[in-house]
Amino acid sequence: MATTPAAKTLRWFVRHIIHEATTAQAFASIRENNRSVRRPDLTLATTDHIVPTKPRKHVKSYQDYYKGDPKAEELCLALEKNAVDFGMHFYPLNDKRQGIVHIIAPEQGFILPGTTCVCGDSHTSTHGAFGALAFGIGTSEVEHVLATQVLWQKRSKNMRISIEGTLHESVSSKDVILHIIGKIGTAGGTGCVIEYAGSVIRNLSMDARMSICNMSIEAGARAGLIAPDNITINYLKGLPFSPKPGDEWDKAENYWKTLYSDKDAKFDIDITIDAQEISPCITWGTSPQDVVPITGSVPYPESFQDDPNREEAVRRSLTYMDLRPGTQMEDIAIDKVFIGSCTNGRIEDLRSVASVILAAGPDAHVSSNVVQALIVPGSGIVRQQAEFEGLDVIFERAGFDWREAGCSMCCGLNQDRLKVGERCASTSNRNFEGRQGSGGRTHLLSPIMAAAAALNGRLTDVRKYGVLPKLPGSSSQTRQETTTSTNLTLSQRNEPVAAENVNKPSTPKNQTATPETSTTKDQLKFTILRGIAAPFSLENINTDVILSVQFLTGVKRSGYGQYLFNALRFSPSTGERSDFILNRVPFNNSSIIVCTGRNFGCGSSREAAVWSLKEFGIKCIIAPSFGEIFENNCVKNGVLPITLTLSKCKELYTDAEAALPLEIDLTTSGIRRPGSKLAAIPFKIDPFRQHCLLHGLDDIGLTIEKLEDITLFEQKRRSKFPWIDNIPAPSRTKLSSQNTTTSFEW
Ligand SMILES: CC(C)[C@@](O)(CC(=O)O)C(=O)O
Ligand code: SF4
Repeated sequence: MATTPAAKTLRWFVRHIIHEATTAQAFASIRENNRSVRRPDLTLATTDHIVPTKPRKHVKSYQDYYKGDPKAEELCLALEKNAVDFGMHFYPLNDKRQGIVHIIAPEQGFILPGTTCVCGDSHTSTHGAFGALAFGIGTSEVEHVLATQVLWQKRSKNMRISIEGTLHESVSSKDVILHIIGKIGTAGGTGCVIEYAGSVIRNLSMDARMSICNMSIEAGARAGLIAPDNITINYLKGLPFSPKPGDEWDKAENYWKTLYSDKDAKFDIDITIDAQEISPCITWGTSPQDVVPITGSVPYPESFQDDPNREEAVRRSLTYMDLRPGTQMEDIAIDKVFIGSCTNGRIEDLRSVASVILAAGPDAHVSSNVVQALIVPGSGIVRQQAEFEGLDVIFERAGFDWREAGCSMCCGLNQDRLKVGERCASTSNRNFEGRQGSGGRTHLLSPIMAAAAALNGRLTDVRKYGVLPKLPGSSSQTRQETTTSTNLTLSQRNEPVAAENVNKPSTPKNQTATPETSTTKDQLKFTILRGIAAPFSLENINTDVILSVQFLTGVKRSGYGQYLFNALRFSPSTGERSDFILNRVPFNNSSIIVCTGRNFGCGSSREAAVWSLKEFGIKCIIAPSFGEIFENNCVKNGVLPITLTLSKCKELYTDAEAALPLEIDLTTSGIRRPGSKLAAIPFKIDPFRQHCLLHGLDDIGLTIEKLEDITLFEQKRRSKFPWIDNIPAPSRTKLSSQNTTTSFEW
C-alpha cells in the first residue's frame, strides 16, 4: 500500500458535545468495530432536538412522555444508553441541566477560552464566544472523535468583522448578526474563521456574544470567535467545569488574557461595520441573507438582475413565502411565534421578551390571529432562572405558551412544528424551506421583535413601544449564582465514578452489532466514475433542502435515498411528483451533480444529506464552493466533492444539460468529456483525501495507529494548561427510561 500523505494535521479536541440527532450511527459503528470511546470524561451528552417540550411535571414515566412519537423515544433512548454505557457526562431529561447542547455546555463552564471544541452540529460555532475554536462536524467525524479525540484538520482563512460605535436603542445582537449576514451573504465567510471585534462586541454580554457566534455558520463560516476579556472571565467564575479557584484559576486567567489578535494582525478578509447603520431587522426569504430593516419592504426580484442565479433564487423564495414584491414588512400577518433556540433561548433573551410585554401595558396579550406563541427556554436552568425572576408569569398572563427546554420549533424535528402554509416570526437561525415544518414559512428576527410581532399579530417595529424597561436581575452574576445553586442534581441523582475509571478508554460491556451502520472499504472507494450529470444552478443549496429535517429520525446510515430533495421532488401539500430535475428522465439516473451556484451543502451538519445523495446514486458533486462540513461528510462517505471555477462549472453545466456523460478520474484528478475533443479539466484535491478515497481507507483506523503520539501530546498540554482536563469526573447517571414506576423527579 502506498504511504499516506500527511497533508493535514491532527487536532486534539478538549471538549466534545453530543446530542441524539446526529450520533446514533457513530456509536453503532464504534460498537460494531469494537472500538472504545477514548475520552468520555471530555464528552458531554444530552437530548435536545427531538424531545417534546410539553410540561414535564407530573409525568408518570418516560414512555408516557414520548407517547405518540416512538421515533423520538428510540433516538433518545439510544443516546441515553450510549452516554451511560460509555461513561460520559450526561444530563437526562429529568435533570435541570438538560437543554440545547449549545446552551447547556457554556452554562456549566464546559467551554473555556483557548480550547478546541466539536459537536455533531453546525451551531457549535456558538462556543467561539469564549475565545474557543469550536465548530460543527458530521456523524462520521463524531465517530472519529469518539474513538480518538482528534480529527485531521486544515487551517482556515482568517476573517475579521469589526462593529464600531454605538448601537441604536432596541437593536440587539441578533440584529447585528442578521445585518452582517445580509451584508456578506451566506457564502461570505466560506472557508474562514470569523473574529468578531470592535467596540460593540466588547460591550456585549456573554449571552449576546453567543447569539452572534452561533450564526457564523449562516454566514458560511464554520467557526466564529471573540477574544476573551473580563466579561468572559466573570461569566466563567465558579461554574462546575471552570478551573478550580486559587492557583489553577489564576494560571488560567493569566493565559486567557493573552488570547487576542495582535494589533497589526493581518486578516485574509477584514470588514468594518458602523453600528449606526444597523436597524432592527428581519428576513423576508428562505435564506438567512435575505435581510431587510423592519421598516423596509419585500424586494423585487429584478433588483437582483446583475446576478441571474440570485434573481432566480429570490423568485423561488417569494413564491415559497407567498409574498408580493413591494409589500411593507410591517404589513405581513403571522400565524405563529417561536421564541427560543440555541441562538436566542438564553435568560437575557427571555428578559428582553418580558420587557416588551411590560412596555405594552397591563393588558398586553398575544394577538387573536396568532394561533400559538411559544417561549421555549434553552435549558432547564434558564427555565428555572426565568421562573425565579417571575418571567413565566408575565409570559403566561400575556397568552404565551411557556415550555420545557429543547430545540422545539427551531427545526421541526419534534412535535412543535409549523403546518403547511403557516407563517412564523422566529428567533431561530434558519429560514430555509420546510425548516420549521414542511411548507412552513419563517421570518427570522430578534426576541424583542418576536414579542412585538406576537402582540400585534403581524411583523412589527418594536421601537413603537419606546425605550424598553430593563428588568431586575439582568446582570449575568445573578444568573450564575442561580446556576450553581441548582447543580445539586449532580449529587442527588448520580453516583460518582471511581477515579481509576476516569481518563481510561471505555468499552461498554454489551457490545451489540448493528451491521447496517458502518461503511465498508468498497463503499468508500472512489477511482473513476462515468455517468451523466444533473445540472443545478441555485446558490446556497442547503442540507435542509437536500434532506429535510423530518427524516432525521433514523438510527442507521441507510434508508434516506427516497427522501432526497423531498420538498422539491414532491409537493408538500399534495405529495404529487414535480418536474424537478432528478425526477426527469434521464437525470433520474445521474451519478454526478454539476452546480453553478456557490456554497452547495451549506447549513446543517446532517450527514444524512450525503447518505441520501449517495443512496440515490450521486457519487460526485461539482460546484464553485461547498459548505465545509458537507464537503467533509462527502469524503467520509466516498462521495467526491470537486471545486471548480464558476466558468468551468458553467462549461460542464452545458454538457450536463445535454445529458452528455462525464468521466471523473480521481487517479489523475481530471474530468474528461468522452467523445469530445476538449482537454480534460484538472481539479485540485488534498492529497490525503485523494489517498483515502482511492484506497477506500477508514481514516479512524489510520488515526488509531497514532494513539501513542496523541497521548504524549495530551500529556504535554496537561503540564502546560493543567486546568483543561482537570474537570469533575463523569457521574453514573440513571437512564430516565428506567423511571418507569415512580414519577419523574424534576
Ligand atoms: C440536527 C439538526 C436539526 C441540526 O441541529 C444540525 C446542525 O445544524 O448541524 C440543525 O439545526 O439543522
Ligand atoms: S439550530 Fe435549532 S435544532 Fe439546531 S441545535 Fe440550535 S436549536 Fe437545536
